[in-house]
Amino acid sequence: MELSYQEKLTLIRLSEVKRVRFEELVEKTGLDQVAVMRSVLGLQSKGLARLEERSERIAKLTETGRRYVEIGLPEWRALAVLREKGRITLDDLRDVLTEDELKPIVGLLRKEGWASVRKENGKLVLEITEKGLKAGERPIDKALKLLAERGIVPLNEVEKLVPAKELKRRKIAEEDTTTERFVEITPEGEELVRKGLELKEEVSTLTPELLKSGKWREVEFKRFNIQAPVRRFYPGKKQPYRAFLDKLRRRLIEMGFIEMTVDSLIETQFWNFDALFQPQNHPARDWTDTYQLKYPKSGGLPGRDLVERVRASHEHGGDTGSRGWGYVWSPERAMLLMPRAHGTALDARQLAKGVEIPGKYFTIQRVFRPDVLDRTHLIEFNQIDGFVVGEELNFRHLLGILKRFAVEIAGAKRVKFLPDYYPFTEPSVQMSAYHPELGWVEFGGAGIFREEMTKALGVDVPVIAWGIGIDRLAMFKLGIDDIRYLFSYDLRWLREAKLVW
Ligand SMILES: N[C@@H](Cc1ccccc1)C(=O)O
Repeated sequence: MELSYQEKLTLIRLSEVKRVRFEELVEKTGLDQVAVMRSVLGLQSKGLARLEERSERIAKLTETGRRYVEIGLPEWRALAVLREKGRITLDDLRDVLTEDELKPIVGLLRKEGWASVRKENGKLVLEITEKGLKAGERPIDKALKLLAERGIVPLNEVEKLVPAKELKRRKIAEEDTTTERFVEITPEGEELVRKGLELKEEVSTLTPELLKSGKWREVEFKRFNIQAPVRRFYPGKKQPYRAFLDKLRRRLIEMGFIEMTVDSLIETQFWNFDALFQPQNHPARDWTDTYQLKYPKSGGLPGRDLVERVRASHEHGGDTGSRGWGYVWSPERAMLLMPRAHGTALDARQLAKGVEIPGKYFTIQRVFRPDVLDRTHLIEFNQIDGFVVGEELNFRHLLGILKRFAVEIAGAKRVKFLPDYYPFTEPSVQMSAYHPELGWVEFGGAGIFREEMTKALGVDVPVIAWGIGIDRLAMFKLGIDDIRYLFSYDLRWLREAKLVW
C-alpha cells in the first residue's frame, strides 16, 4: 500500500493511542492541521483509520459572564453592601451596580431570601436577613466557576447545576454547537504498523546537491496530485488585444511579408488620398468622412517628379491611356494634414519608395474616421493593410489571399465577397464574415490598384491590395460581441480573456 510520509507518521502516532481527539493528534505529529487532516482522510480512504465527528451542545461564557467572573454577580456585590450596612436603600447600590443591574436586583435578593424589602416614606428599604448573612456558594456560582475555568462547557454538565435557560436569561452564557473530531485506528491500520512502516522523510524539491551527491537515489520523493483543484492565479500578461496584434504581426512576417512602418499618425492628404488616385472633389475627402488637423494645417509634398506624375494622372491620366478625372489638381489641397484615415496610405508611400518584385508588404496602423460609436464602430481603430506585387497576379489571387486571412487569421467560418467601389482599385471587392451574434460583419475592402495610381508611383506591374478592420477580426477571435471591449478596463475580462493562437 502506497502511503505518503505524512500518512505514515500520522498512522504511527495514532497507533500509540488508538483513539484520540483530532487536535491532539495534530500535536503528536508535529505537522500542521491541514496536513494531518489530509493524512487522516487519506488513511480513512485506505481503511486504516476512521474519522468520527461528533457535534455537541455546549454553553459558552458571554462578555457579561466574563465580567461577572471578574467582579462578581450583581447579587453578591449588593449583598456585600448589605452585609456592611445592614439596612440600605437602592441609592446605596448605585456605586456597585450598573443601571441595568439595579433594576432586577430587588427581585433577585428577595428570591434568594437574602433581604427583606419594605417601603418607608415612599422609598424602598432593604434589610439583610439571616439567610443573607449566611449565604454561601449556590449552583449558579458553581456553574459560573466552571465556565470561567473552561470557557466552553458541555451543556449537559452545566445543566446539572443550572438550567441553560437561566444562564441565558441572565446573559451569563449562551448555547452553541461544536463539532469534536476523533480519529481512531482500524484493525487494518494496527496490523500495518505492527508489520513495520519505514518512515523516510520525503523530498519535495530536487536540488542540485541531491543530484551531485547521488542522494536522489535514496530519498523518497513526495507525490503530487496534479488533479487537485488549486487557487486561481492571474499572472501578468499582455493585454489580450495587444497580444493578438503582436501574434498577427509575427504570423505575417513568417508568411514572408515585409512590414511597413511610419512614425506619425498624421498624414498629408497627398499620401492619404492623392497618391491613391482619389480625386480632390471626392465626397470621402469631406470633413464628414475624415478628420482634419487644426494646427498646423499643412505639411510638405514629396519630390517634384512624383508630384507632377500624380497631378498628370488626376488631370488627364498621365501615360496610362486613361482620361484621368479631368479637373485642375491643387497642390495646396494635397498638403493639408489629417489623422491618417486608412493604412492604404502606407502602400502608396512604399510603392513610391520602391518595392521588391515579386514582393509582399503589410502594415498595422491606427486610423481615424468620424463615426457613431456602437458595438461594431469606433472612431479610432486599427487596420491591417497589405499588398502583393508581381507580374502574374490577378483577381483570383486576391480572393484566395483574402479568404485565407478571414478563415485562418480571424477564424471566421463563413466569408463572402461582394463587388464594391474604391477610387484606387479596379476591380474592387468588399468582404464580410459571419459572426454568430452580429450576423454578417463587413471587415475589409480590397482590389487591384489602378494603373493611374501605380504608374504615377513608379510601379508597372499588378499590385493587389487589401485593407482590413482588424478590430473586427479580433472580435471573432477573442469571442466578444462589442468592439469597445478591445480597449476595456474590465479587470475580469482582462484577466480571463483567452490569449488566442
Ligand atoms: N483603404 C480601404 C480598404 C482597401 C484597401 C486596399 C484596397 C482596397 C480597399 C478602407 O479603408 O476601407
